[in-house]
Amino acid sequence: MDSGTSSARRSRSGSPDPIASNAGTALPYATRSALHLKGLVPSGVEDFSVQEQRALEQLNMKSTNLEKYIFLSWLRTTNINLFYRLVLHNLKAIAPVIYTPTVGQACQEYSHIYPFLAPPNNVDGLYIPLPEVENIDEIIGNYRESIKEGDEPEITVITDGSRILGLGDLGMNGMGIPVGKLQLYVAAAGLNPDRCLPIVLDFGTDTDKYLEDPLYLGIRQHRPSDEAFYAAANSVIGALHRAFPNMFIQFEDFSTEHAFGLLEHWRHRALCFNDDIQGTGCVILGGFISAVEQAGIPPRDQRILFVGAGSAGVGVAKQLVDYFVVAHGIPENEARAMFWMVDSRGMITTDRGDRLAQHKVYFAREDNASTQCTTIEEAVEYVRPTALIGLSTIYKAFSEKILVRMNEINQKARPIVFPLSNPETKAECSFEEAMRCTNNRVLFASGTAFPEYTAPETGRVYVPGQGNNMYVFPAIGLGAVLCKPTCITDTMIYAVSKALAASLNAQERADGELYPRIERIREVSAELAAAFIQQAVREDLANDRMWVDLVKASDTDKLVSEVRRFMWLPAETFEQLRQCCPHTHHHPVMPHSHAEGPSKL
Ligand SMILES: O=C([O-])CC(=O)C(=O)O
Ligand SMILES: [Mg+2]
Repeated sequence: MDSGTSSARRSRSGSPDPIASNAGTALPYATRSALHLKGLVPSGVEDFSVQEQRALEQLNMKSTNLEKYIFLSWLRTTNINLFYRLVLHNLKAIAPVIYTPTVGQACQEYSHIYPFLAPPNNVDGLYIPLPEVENIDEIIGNYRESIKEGDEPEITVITDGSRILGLGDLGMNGMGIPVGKLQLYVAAAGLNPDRCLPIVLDFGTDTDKYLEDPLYLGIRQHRPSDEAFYAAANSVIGALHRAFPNMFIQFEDFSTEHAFGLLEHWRHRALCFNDDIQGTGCVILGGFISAVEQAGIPPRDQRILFVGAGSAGVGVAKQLVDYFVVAHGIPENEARAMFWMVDSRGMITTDRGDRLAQHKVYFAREDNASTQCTTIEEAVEYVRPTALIGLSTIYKAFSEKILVRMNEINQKARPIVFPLSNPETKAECSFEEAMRCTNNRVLFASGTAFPEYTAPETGRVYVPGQGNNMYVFPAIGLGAVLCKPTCITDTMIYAVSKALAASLNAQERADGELYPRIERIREVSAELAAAFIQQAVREDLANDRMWVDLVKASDTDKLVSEVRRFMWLPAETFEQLRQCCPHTHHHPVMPHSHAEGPSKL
């Protein structure tokens, strides 16, 4: 390490020395001298674990989740190594703060809690205003200048903020979502934080509250026409793809029609994936496979009622149809007939009198012309569902009355209830309600995190399944970054769902859980990423020789352990931090195509 001059404290482009800024009070005296930091740090020299204890204390002093979120954002932009140590060691407690549900509130307040980042040293992603799209190459060039050499982004999460969770159009404030999702990529699957790029397309908002908010940080105009939207979005994505051809692109929280439109346009042109359509579908299918296995009736006797027919609802339902076709050999038309959908106008039928949006046509029913159901209650009586799935963003849409009926209708089988809307203020019902109304018989998964439920009769504690895409998008991204497939196919996503259902351990199965415990997420992500890579190789679409050879060797355990070796981990000790740049080191350190080997400082 060249430490003879004070400029050693600064790296290229004037950014602070990553060792000094990530070590802080852990810097030994000799290094303080060498870096000209003597007297600039308190005299105590401590381990990272002690720093972590202090950070946790400060986190716990915050009385609201939003304050915790603000504290954690500050920590992340100040000392990324400590931030990820804290996150990884307390994932169960921290995931709901950096991600759903708190991230929803953080987005609503984004312009009010923006952390005063100082570019170019401190850049948290790209903000691309509509009038600047014509200068996209300059913007990408500026980004390149702000990052360290070799830190080309390998993954981006991109939104236009038009449909943030179930909260609607938040405009530029939606940036909190790409930022939050990418933190999960790092925590859950070991993507390298310096190679993650959050992007917001700041194309205006149709929410007057933000246009009128004096602190709003986005452009103050209404959203463009569809035509102008696609022209601008495609021009940005095209430029990104030209600049970073191997970068995995995750589309996130676009309004329904645009989500489908962008995916359709790009899925065979670039390495991309829509988290709300494909990711949500994948994770729900994983939990649903487990639920169908535990329900106690033959799979083909399932009758599935969906409430909500947006991009996520239809995406999920299609994946469930494929599952019945592929895994249970049910012909597609019969599998499709196991599904009913309700939207804001009632049951979706071919003859209810309105022109159906294109994506709903596939599920339009013809069998109930005489009894057009307009409410969920009526649909429950008509369908007598074994499974009730909500992607409606309607708070408490699954009333106690409906839940009690689900229990009565399903005396032979365990009822499946999945209130998947996000965040909690949009959830169709809570875990506690579902448990109480079904005598604890429900097979449950929700989109948002609910607390555990203690049955008053027995004192037994039940853990709710969180059918949140955080179980799958990090693994899909990791698998894609490693094996570099030409594109992402539905069959690769399906392989991940199957792997998710298979990842439950004996204890989790015995406890009737539908998803693995969040504490095991890295282990599970490695298994899922390996399943993704295997499928990509089977389809002859993987372009990284090393992973192709590994799959062809047919040793799944070896493949999983190789995936684990490529996961980024924060440094545990000062010595580790010194040996490897914190932003590029993997354990054990080895050169590979996914990220360069350790860069010695
Ligand atoms: O972010 C989440 O928790 C799930 C998600 O993608 C959404 O609701 O749009
Ligand atoms: Mg989303």
